Amino acid sequence: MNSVIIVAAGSGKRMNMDINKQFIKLNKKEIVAHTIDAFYKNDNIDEIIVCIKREEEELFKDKIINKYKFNNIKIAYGGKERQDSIYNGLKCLDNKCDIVLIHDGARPFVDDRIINESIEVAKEKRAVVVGTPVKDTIKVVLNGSIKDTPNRVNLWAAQTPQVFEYKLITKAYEEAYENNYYGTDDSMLVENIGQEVTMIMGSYDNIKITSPEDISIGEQILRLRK
Ligand SMILES: Nc1ccn([C@@H]2O[C@H](COP(=O)(O)OP(=O)(O)OP(=O)(O)O)[C@@H](O)[C@H]2O)c(=O)n1
Ligand SMILES: C[C@](O)(CO)[C@H](O)COP(=O)(O)O
Repeated sequence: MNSVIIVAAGSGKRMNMDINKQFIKLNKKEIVAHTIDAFYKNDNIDEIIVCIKREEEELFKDKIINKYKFNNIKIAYGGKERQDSIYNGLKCLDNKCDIVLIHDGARPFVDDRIINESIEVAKEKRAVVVGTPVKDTIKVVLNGSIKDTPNRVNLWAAQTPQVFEYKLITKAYEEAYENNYYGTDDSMLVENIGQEVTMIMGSYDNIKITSPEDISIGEQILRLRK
């Protein structure tokens, strides 16, 4: 059983708008609806859990689930941090779940190739991150001065979905909370318990809608897909 946890319970501070960025429309459809649709239409996804803000439950049911007829979707409530939202989602998974995909609701351009390949590799390797080789030279900066320039050949930008064997990700989360360990992605928690994680190619289209300039980039991605 392949289950996806879509996290959409953030505050969207960097978007600096008075609505949750998940409900911003790209090409007349809400960002989170684009994201859910990608998994809802994928034949390899058996269970969908969406983590939302408790106070947005009615809005989400009305404007997303009922409007787009996303039947059989489960709802979990978000937490203070992204990791807390995912932990709440993990607790809602069907006990027959084998593979867990964890995906940002703010990444609406995920496609079938990424979903299918990440599931296939996770079944063999137990842990997979989707990403892209960085194009810029990356600098490590402390107090305004450059301390290091890692070799670009080895640098990838992590995206989502991040995909794991169910037992592995639940163990990683349990150990993270036992040690009050917080990561900016799920792979960090799995790396932290010594498990090798495989990186596979995502897409430069698979952007996270984070700040205002990403809206026009997202609309252009949709235009080019038509
Ligand atoms: N407590 C949180 C924080 C984030 N997220 C989700 O995690 C994804 C990636 O997080 P990010 O892009 O940082 O979203 P926000 O946290 O909402 O943005 P910001 O950091 O600008 O407030 C988003 O789909 C967001 O909704 C979540 O479900 N619960
Ligand atoms: C998980 C992630 O999308 C990988 O790049 C990223 O770390 C999320 O960061 P955010 O600050 O919670 O958006």
